Amino acid sequence: MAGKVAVLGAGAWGTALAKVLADKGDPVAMYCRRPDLVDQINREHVNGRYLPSAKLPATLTATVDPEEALDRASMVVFVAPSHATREVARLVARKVPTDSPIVSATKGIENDSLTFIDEILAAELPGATHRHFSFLSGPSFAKELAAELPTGVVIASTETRVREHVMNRFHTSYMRTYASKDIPGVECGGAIKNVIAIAAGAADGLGFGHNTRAMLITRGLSEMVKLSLARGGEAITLAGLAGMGDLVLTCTGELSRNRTVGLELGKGRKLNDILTGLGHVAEGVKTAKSAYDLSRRLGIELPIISETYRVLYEDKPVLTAVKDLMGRELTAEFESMGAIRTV
Ligand SMILES: NC(=O)C1=CN([C@@H]2O[C@H](COP(=O)(O)OP(=O)(O)OC[C@H]3O[C@@H](n4cnc5c(N)ncnc54)[C@H](O)[C@@H]3O)[C@@H](O)[C@H]2O)C=CC1
Ligand SMILES: O=C(CO)COP(=O)(O)O
Repeated sequence: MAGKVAVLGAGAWGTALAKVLADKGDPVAMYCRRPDLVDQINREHVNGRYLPSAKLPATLTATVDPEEALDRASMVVFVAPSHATREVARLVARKVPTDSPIVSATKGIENDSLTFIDEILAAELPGATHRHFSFLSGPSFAKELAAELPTGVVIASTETRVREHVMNRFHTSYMRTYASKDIPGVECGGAIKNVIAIAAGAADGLGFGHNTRAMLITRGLSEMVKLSLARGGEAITLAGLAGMGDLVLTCTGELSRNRTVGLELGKGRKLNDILTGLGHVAEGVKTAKSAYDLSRRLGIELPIISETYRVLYEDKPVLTAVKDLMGRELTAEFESMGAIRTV
């Protein structure tokens, strides 16, 4: 037993990770905004709104008071949606113990500021530096992890001691943890795969086949690599769990919320109606805008992300986006090959 953990966010993913940590024997206090849900978690040991299938250990408790969750916490896990991360960080800024490891399991890029989670936490938590941070990512549906189906994730941190500590705390008989030093790469993978999953879902909704899905996954990987390299990440990271692994899961798995958004768009439903009925966050919707804005700021071409952005934000018909993607000027598969010559 390594000591109490504070989990800030009580959605599907926060609850699944809190269960992993409690299964390891650590007491876990989860910060949850809704008093009715706090009550249900503490009395019935179930999160009926976000992860009803999981029976939670009695050592996992919930509280509406973030200070209570953080009191004497030996590790802090941020796992609210990306658009709420800054708000949560500001709320707890003075209470987060600066000598405890801080883990983020959120996947996304903030709108407008175009910042990733590491930049938000570094800006909002006084005294905390990248030395304290770890980023947990990889192919991991909350429902499957909560059912204790074998799962692998990556833990990225620049500090060996912090990385190994966090890897050990999350490692259970049903979840393996792998090490990475590449924070930008791991963050890019987790954020961008959600946008590509919307595109892959849309292709399925239009009735396209496996060829289309495989092309989207592979060319999506290429866009992910480009953005990651521009942020100082390493291409090889995206061949791993946080990149290709999560792309495959999210672009093919029926449990994916992002793929579901795309699927319904492909069938012709309106975005607002889809999001209203979803009941959970689909990070790819906001991340499509951030990634599109980033591509323009950095001067890099990200065609699938750009077309997904246009479908989501400019009402572009999905079929027109497909036509435009397929009709683009021919290019080399890898940019290092240089430009294509017309023969
Ligand atoms: N569900 C999954 O299978 C996985 C999710 N993730 C990532 O984890 C993050 C959270 O996702 P989920 O838990 O699945 O979302 P969810 O939609 O199931 O739940 C979101 C939770 O965040 C809370 N929340 C929203 N705004 C808040 C605020 N301002 N302050 C405090 N709490 C707030 C909601 O009340 C809710 O409890 C996302 O970035 C997602 O991409 C990562 C891996 C797997
Ligand atoms: O990040 C996830 C799996 O790794 C969850 O994906 P969705 O948010 O699309 O459900």
